[in-house]
Amino acid sequence: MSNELLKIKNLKTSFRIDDEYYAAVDDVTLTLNKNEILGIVGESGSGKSALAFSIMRLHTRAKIEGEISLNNQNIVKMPKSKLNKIRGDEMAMIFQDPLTALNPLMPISRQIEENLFLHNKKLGQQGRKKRTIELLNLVGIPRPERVYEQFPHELSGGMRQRVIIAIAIANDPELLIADEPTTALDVTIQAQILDLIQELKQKIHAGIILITHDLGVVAEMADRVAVMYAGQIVEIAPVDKLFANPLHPYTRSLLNSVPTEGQDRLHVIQGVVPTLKNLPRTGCRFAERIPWVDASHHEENPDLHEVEPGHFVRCTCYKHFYFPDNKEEQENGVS
Ligand SMILES: Nc1ncnc2c1ncn2[C@@H]1O[C@H](COP(=O)(O)OP(=O)(O)OP(=O)(O)O)[C@@H](O)[C@H]1O
Repeated sequence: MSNELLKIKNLKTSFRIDDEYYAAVDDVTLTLNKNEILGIVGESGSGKSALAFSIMRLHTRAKIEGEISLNNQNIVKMPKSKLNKIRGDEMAMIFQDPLTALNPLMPISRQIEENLFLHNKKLGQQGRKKRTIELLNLVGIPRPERVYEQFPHELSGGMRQRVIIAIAIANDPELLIADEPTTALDVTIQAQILDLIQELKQKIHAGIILITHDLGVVAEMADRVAVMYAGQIVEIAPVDKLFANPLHPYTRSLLNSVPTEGQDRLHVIQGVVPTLKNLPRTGCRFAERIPWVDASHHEENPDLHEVEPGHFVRCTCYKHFYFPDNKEEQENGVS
């Protein structure tokens, strides 16, 4: 039996700006297995959230092309009524900011029970209460009976994020998308929430997409990592391979911007992801940030190449890339 949960093929998500469509996600192809955490990393504006929102079909005005299938059901073509059935049930999302994701006027109990009610009409009032307390326990909330009665403002940021997670997992989703789930939290709480997500993978066996700009988080949590730049996946690999042998110039730049022990200097590539309207649409999208790499080394239509099993990198420029301030690499040449 296949272990594949989610399959995305040639996904293109475009937003309309001044009467024209611009793709924020372009030619994304990936799969996610059951019981797997796929980390998605990239700078702000690289298209991570646009990808997550496309999978959940939460964009109201975007044009979505290509294929997204969850358990062999095509999400791109799915009618609203069916989508409403599977969102919050088969697939769920944990959002960045626990304060805006909760309704300040509703007690915690109702916010969780509403999700149970929507997807499991057979569960009576007592059943819903029992399950809600069970969920609060599962996400590590002490004294769940008390929190059950409380309102969001009565809880700390970390507790609110646990409630968000309880809502997301209420109906045992098979796919869980966590979009920067710890950005709004302080460091110690961040670690607890990440531990919780890791634990949940074991308990509910969900496939998890973890979006973050924090490479330390993916190193710790993910089984595989996809690196996004300017709407495209530029490298995807099992986590140990990506960290041991990063290939794409952008991946290397991201990794080099994180200080590590014994490294005397950081080789950093200047610049930022261009805005959506100004994204390069042809050739290697990263070329303009590495002008010292000869144009002939970039592919005209850069594709993902499998360099070792499960390790894919886009464009052949990685073979000729070096950091200009890294004399050693420059002198020895890169193969
Ligand atoms: N609704 C929208 N309308 C127009 N442009 C949008 C919309 N949503 C996102 N974009 C643009 O699409 C690009 C990708 O944005 P996205 O939010 O997916 O990036 P991200 O990698 O998730 O960034 P961050 O880490 O800051 O959340 C950006 O240029 C952004 O401005």
